[in-house]
Amino acid sequence: MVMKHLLSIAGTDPSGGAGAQADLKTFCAHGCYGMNVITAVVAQNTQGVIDYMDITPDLIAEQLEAVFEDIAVDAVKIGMVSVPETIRVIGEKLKQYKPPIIVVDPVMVATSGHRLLAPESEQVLKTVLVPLADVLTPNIPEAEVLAGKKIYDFSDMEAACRAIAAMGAKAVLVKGGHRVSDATDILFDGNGFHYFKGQHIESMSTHGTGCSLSSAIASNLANGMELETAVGKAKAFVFEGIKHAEPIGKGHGPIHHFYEMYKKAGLL
Ligand SMILES: Nc1ncnc2c1ncn2[C@@H]1O[C@H](COP(=O)(O)OP(=O)(O)O)[C@@H](O)[C@H]1O
Ligand SMILES: Cc1ncc(COP(=O)(O)OP(=O)(O)O)c(N)n1
Repeated sequence: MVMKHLLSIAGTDPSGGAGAQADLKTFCAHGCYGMNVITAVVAQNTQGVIDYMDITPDLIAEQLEAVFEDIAVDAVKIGMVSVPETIRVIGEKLKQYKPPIIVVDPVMVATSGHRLLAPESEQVLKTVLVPLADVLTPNIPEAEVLAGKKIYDFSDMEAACRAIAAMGAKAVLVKGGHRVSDATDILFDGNGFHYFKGQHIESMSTHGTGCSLSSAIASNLANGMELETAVGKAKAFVFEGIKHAEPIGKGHGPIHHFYEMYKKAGLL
């Protein structure tokens, strides 16, 4: 099988659990060739975000050109985009190069509470990136911001899916990782809803779950899966990754991105 070429456009995590590092690990775990365009260099670890510096729009454009002019990109995953200029340059370049699959994780605030998206970027994200998304994967607080409405139950999650799809996203997955009762995610594919029933795991190994889920969806779609299967398998990948993670760091550690792969190889 020919390896699919996956590009992550995201910020960094030097502790390896979230952002560009989680994306690359996830692509590799799905048998894909992974690439990174960096939007921001973030000083963070399992305990939180300390600081970050945005990469200039010109350098982001040059990174994108370097990849797209050289390598056929089968799917793009977008994560932390930080400031309006970053969003605009990504939007321009994606319209120019037209990758066949775009998954957008509208990262706003890290679990530790640090903002990774400037407040003035919310509107730009809605108008520039949401319409380019084949799949948009907000968590509940992000879906509340995008849809402009509080979410308390499944019917609110469905309403948020519809409201965000009306902004131009082809499919919307509202993630329920913040629901301690069940961690159920809801997908709207433009026609109907699919429920991905979950089971909440009481665990400290949940850093980068959203990054890993969206990268797994992008990988599965690039590998030829239908949307519903791609999401279901991505959710199972994250679930197993949380369940089998080794404690790393003093705070919320990463999931085990290579559990299935190591198991198959007899390394566990
Ligand atoms: N403690 C958990 N137990 C089981 N599944 C979880 C847990 N935390 C997150 N998930 C799953 O991980 C994925 C990412 O969700 P979420 O944590 O809501 O996103 P984010 O990291 O963007 O906040 C979803 O499929 C969600 O259901
Ligand atoms: C660089 C960078 N991008 C995104 C995140 C947020 O990761 P996410 O998977 O949404 O969840 P938490 O790690 O916040 O639990 C990040 N921390 N850094």
